[in-house]
Amino acid sequence: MYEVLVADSISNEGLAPLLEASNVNLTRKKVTEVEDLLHTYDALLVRSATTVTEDLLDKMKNLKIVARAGVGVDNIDIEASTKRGVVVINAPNGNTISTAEHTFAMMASLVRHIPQGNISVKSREWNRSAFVGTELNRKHLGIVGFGRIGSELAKRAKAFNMTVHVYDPFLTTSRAEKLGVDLLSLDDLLAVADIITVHTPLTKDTKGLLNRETLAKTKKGVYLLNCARGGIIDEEALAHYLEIGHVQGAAIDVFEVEPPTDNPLLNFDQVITTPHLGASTKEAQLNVAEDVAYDVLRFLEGNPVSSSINLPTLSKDVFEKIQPFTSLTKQLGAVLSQCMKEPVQDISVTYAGTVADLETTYITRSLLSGFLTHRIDRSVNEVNASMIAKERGITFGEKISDNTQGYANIIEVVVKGESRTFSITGTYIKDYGPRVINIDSFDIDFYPEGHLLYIRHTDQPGVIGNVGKALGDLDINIATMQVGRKQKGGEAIMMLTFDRLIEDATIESLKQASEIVTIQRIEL
Ligand SMILES: NC(=O)C1=CN([C@@H]2O[C@H](COP(=O)(O)OP(=O)(O)OC[C@H]3O[C@@H](n4cnc5c(N)ncnc54)[C@H](O)[C@@H]3O)[C@@H](O)[C@H]2O)C=CC1
Ligand SMILES: O=C(O)C(=O)COP(=O)(O)O
Repeated sequence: MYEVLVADSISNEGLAPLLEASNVNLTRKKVTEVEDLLHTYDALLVRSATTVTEDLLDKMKNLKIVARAGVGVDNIDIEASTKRGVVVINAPNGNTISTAEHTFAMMASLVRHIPQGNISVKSREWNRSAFVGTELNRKHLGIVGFGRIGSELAKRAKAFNMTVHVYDPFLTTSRAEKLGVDLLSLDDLLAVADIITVHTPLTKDTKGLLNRETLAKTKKGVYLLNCARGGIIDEEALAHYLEIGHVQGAAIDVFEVEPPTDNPLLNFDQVITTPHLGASTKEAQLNVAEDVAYDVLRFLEGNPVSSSINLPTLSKDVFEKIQPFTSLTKQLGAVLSQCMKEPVQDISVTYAGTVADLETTYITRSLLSGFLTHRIDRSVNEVNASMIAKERGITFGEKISDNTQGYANIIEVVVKGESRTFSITGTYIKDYGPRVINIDSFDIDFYPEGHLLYIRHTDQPGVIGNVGKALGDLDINIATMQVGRKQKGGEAIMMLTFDRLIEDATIESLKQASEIVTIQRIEL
């Protein structure tokens, strides 16, 4: 049974896939209400109210996935989640329209003083001259951050005959042209726009993007909107420019601290606000809840997620295709890690044949996770493997080759240590499964699973028999035995598999024979 904690207000109807799943036990409680049970949950679902800190992740020892029913993941410590191998997903598409519509509504309200007019009338005033507004028609709108929401907003602004200028360092000129907007530098946008609205994520680059210095470049009388994240427009700087009358008004849906209490922006009549309502529509909430509910269920049942922040996103079809190879590389990594006892500096993987056309970065992550699992005492998986490898100073890289050595596919891994290198080559044969076909330059053929002994010895008569007899005398049954050598009378190898773990004492006694060079136990 999977334990799922829904910590924020998420649509019940949208959660139906999880509520109806017979293998899921869903709890709807705030994190603070289940302090004692935090270690039991497999999945955590949040919106923007819950902050997923490193401390919370430490308490949630069993956590495998954090799902954000919405877009912004700035309330989730992604690095800490990744370090712990916790997948973070979001629902990037479900609330785009609602947020674009809300921004548009805020913009229209702002320039026509609708909230102020409303308050005035309800105060039994009839002060029409105090609320003379401005048309949107023929005004210049500057959109900072031209992704899903920014581009939906642009369509609506164009329908109101506005000229749309955008600033987005990741937007190509051809896409801007196709969408009928004017792509500018930030400075040029600030200089030309009558109304500026931000639609970037909150990152270290966008925090305070509009600050005292950049806001000074705007037109006198400019209107500003923030329906993205508190802090993209620096609140103190905005308050300053409102105070001196440079900024004519602002519409704010999001705040640096939510709910805002002593926020200076709340003191201005020309600032209109909403309590982070961009995504608060029935439609958006149903969409995002459904998106994450399906994704969490898929993930818990071992399937790929459709929108991950810290894992490459794979379709079900691609995931199924790569699965045999991810299992193979996990095993290859585990064999390598146990055979190569010294610190490792570099891991290099070469893919050839059918596997080379697949999502090899994911397959390499599985290799690293198989390798690192045997070296460190924390859980390693495809989410955190590359980060842990980097932390430990292990470089890694991939190559594609067309030398398949006669197989449909092969994966060769070379590990470089301080004093030597070690290599392993595997293949996946349809209907037969994974095979290791070369180990440390010895051709061999074994199935990488179970309890193994990797023995290096001199190629001379009687060695195989002696090993068999020694094990037989100890009542140890050899399940399979593969041998390989490079040349007659030179060094040779044996790969033995057993039905149970072989004790240290047995290995020590086998090592006594002079023809045995090394023995390595491998547990897969
Ligand atoms: N008020 C609310 O309830 C909601 C707020 N949001 C906020 O809106 C943000 C944007 O959402 P989407 O449009 O769906 O995201 P998106 O990822 O589709 O678009 C973000 C755009 O910002 C651009 N960008 C990134 N760094 C930038 C920089 N330094 N300068 C300029 N542009 C930059 C990106 O290239 C991208 O095109 C979210 O990250 C979230 O924080 C989203 C939904 C609801
Ligand atoms: O999706 C987003 O990024 C939002 O800001 C929406 O936030 P919410 O889910 O309404 O708390």
